[in-house]
Order: sequence, then C-alpha cells, then structure tokens
Amino acid sequence: MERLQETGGPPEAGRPRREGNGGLAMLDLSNITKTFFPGTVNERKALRGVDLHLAPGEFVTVIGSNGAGKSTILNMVSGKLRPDTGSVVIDGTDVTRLADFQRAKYIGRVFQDPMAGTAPTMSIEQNMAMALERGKRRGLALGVTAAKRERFTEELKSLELGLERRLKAKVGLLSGGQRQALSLLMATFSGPKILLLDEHTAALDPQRAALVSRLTAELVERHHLTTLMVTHNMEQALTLGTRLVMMHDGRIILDLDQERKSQMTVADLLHEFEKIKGAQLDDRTMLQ
Ligand SMILES: Nc1ncnc2c1ncn2[C@@H]1O[C@H](COP(=O)(O)OP(=O)(O)OP(=O)(O)O)[C@@H](O)[C@H]1O
Repeated sequence: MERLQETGGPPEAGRPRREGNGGLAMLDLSNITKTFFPGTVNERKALRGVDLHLAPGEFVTVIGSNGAGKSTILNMVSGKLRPDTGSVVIDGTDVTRLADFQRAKYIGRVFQDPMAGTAPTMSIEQNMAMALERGKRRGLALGVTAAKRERFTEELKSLELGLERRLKAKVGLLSGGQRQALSLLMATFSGPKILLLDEHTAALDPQRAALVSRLTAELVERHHLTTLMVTHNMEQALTLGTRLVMMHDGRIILDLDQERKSQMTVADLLHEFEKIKGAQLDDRTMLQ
C-alpha cells in the first residue's frame, strides 16, 4: 500500500490482524478516530480513521506536517488517550479500554525532553532499578542488589559513555545526551512489547542526536523491538527503521516498506508529500 490509505471497514473487535508471514501482528491500530472538543468552535479532528499494523520487530518511522496526528497516535498506544472509535490491540490483547498505567508493562517510551524519562534526584542505578519494576504489581523495588548492579553495569557499557563507572551519580548531573541515552536504555531493557519514541533526538545537538540514533538502532535490533518513532527529521526517518509512514491531517497518506524506503531521498519524500496533499485537497474541493 502506498497511496492515500482507505480507512477500511469497522474492525472485528479484539481480533488481531494476521500478517503476511502468518504470525500475529504485535500492534494493531484499527479504524482509530479522535476528535478533541467535538461540537465546539475549538473542534479538532486529530485522527480520521487510522489503520496501522506492525509485525513483531517492525520499526516504523512516522513523519508528517504539524498537527498531523503523530503524537496522538503514540498517545493512543500508550493509553494516555482513548480513541472515539476503533481498537488498540497489543500482541493479541485488546487494550483499548485499559488506562495507561494498566498497559505500562507492555510499553517503553522516550520523550523529546531528556528530563522527562528519568528522575534527576535519584542515582543512575536507582533509576534503572525503577525502570526494571515498571508495570509490575508490587510498588517500586528500588533496592539495588549485587545481581542487578552487575546487569546494569553490563547494559550501561553498551552505551559506551562511561556511565557504568557512575552508577551512584545523580541523573540530574548528566548531560542531555547522556540522559536521553539512559532513558532509551531504561525504556528497552525491561522487555516492552512496543517501544514508542517521540522525537527523542530533537532536543539534542547534532552529535548527540547521532549518538542516540545509533543507540536506538542497536537496541531495537538487539531486543527485536516493535517500534514506532515520530520524527521531524526526514533524513533520520529514512535512515532508521524498516518502514516509513507519512501522516497528514489525521490520516496515513503514505506507507513505505523497507525496499521502497531504501530507494527514497528526502527530496523524493517532499515531492511525494506535495503530490498526495495536493490530490487530497483536490478531492475535497470536488466534494464541496
Ligand atoms: N490534548 C489535546 N487537546 C486538544 N487538541 C489536541 C490535543 N492534542 C492534540 N490536539 C490537536 O490534535 C491535532 C493533532 O495533534 P498532534 O499533537 O497529534 O500532532 P503532531 O503530528 O504530533 O504535530 P507536531 O508535529 O506539531 O507535534 C492538532 O490539531 C492538535 O492541535
């Protein structure tokens, strides 16, 4: 599927779609709609019928214009928002009606703000211990055992930032890039079913953004993580991931598989965007 995606019929509730390989999809978003402040002057149709199905290990980069609905999609998956219609199914479990804390065990998320994913007054190892307990039933087990410390040291070594020698340092003392790398590690190492990346390199300088991009590719590959990454950086959207989705005005307007994506340049993407957007506007004009 490449062009103007049809919204399709109503989903069969709770029934995960079968992917071409015969396996179950890890993430099924079916016919998701969301309108903010309906029926008022402030009405905003954020999502107008989105279908998106991710196979296990698929890494989808999401680009699109401002207000296209990219963050709203991530919020639908995390449970921060509930759809007006449609369903969210993660690894065969219908989570549409579950609150965000009830699906936390399924999801790892890294935000744009390096300050958002970690607790600044706690040490690196305490932050990591907390991340390990995410979504588990019994409170926050912040105790750091020797076994955990050994694991944290190994995990931190993979970042190649020397953080394994600073386990007891307060996270607030780390640079933005170091903190974002740690957030990424924490979001991935408890084995989430879905990793959500919300412009997670946008606030970093180019060098640190490149580092966090490299770590992202490594961690997603190592843990075979099903990933949705929102970015405004088209080059990054083409370089990272196995599939690229473009959104506009609450819809998915382009969906490129690995092969098509690998043949595209940023200029091609922009051209494609203008072409599809133009076609959409023409269609609407015709309807008026
Ligand atoms: N909590 C909210 N309350 C009201 N309107 C919202 C809310 N969240 C999003 N919207 C609106 O929904 C639409 C989609 O917003 P969203 O943040 O998903 O877009 P986006 O593609 O992530 O945009 P950007 O690239 O600018 O971050 C926009 O019109 C936005 O103003």
